[in-house]
Amino acid sequence: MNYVIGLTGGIASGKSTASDYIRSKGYPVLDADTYAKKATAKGGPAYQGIIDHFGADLLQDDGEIDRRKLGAIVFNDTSEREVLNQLVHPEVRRMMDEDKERLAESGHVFLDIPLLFENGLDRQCDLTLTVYVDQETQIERLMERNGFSHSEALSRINSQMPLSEKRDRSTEVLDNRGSKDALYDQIEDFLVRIEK
Ligand SMILES: CC(C)(COP(=O)(O)OP(=O)(O)OC[C@H]1O[C@@H](n2cnc3c(N)ncnc32)[C@H](O)[C@@H]1O)[C@@H](O)C(=O)NCCC(=O)NCCS
Ligand SMILES: Nc1ncnc2c1ncn2[C@@H]1O[C@H](COP(=O)(O)OP(=O)(O)OP(=O)(O)O)[C@@H](O)[C@H]1O
Repeated sequence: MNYVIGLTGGIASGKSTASDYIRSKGYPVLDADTYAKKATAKGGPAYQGIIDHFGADLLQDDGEIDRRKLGAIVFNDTSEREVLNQLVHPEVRRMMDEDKERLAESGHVFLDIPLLFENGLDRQCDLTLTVYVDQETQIERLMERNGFSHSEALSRINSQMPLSEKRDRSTEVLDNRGSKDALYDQIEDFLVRIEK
């Protein structure tokens, strides 16, 4: 059987680290963040709607949306985040579904979707895989990777379903509190199991 596997986690919990490893083993991984970047890029299907709502102040000199500015708005205001979600998510879903249908014909497909449970997309997956870390580690890694202050990191974390809830709802859990190698070992075990 070919599985559609939803890979999720919290911000900076290690989804991309897991995805990169899974890709290196030859499996296709579709990344919702990449589709969202396409949808919001200049000329993308959500671009004009974002400018109409949030204003042209958001634009950089090259006409692209300043993601840090938009992030500062939406990660501190639930209703503004909801507006952005409604502009971007249908486009992401449409593009991703097309690619998923095509790839699922020839083997397992992984969908890396940060908001998998928030948006009920777990229902379209045969298995769900959550990359879990404790909140202290998550904040540390997020601050380090993005150069965020503690409060910037926390506002992003608080924009998502608690990671412990995702872990509990998931059919499989990858514990990423240890080293990257420890994460890769767990992925290896999982890949062996789905090939059986
Ligand atoms: C607000 C934006 C411009 C900030 O861009 P930035 O480059 O700083 O972050 P990036 O896109 O790399 O996202 C990083 C992480 O933030 C989290 N995140 C992003 N958007 C959201 C959201 N709407 N709600 C909760 N968490 C989110 C995810 O864990 C994601 O992996 C951007 O995240 C965006 O356009 N978000 C709306 C689209 C979306 O929901 N994307 C997430 C998956 S579809
Ligand atoms: N086990 C680990 N040990 C140390 N650092 C790690 C580990 N796993 C991931 N990291 C680092 O933590 C940061 C976040 O990881 P990653 O980018 O994979 O998370 P993500 O869940 O994809 O984030 P986002 O939600 O923002 O897309 C990166 O800088 C990554 O190199």
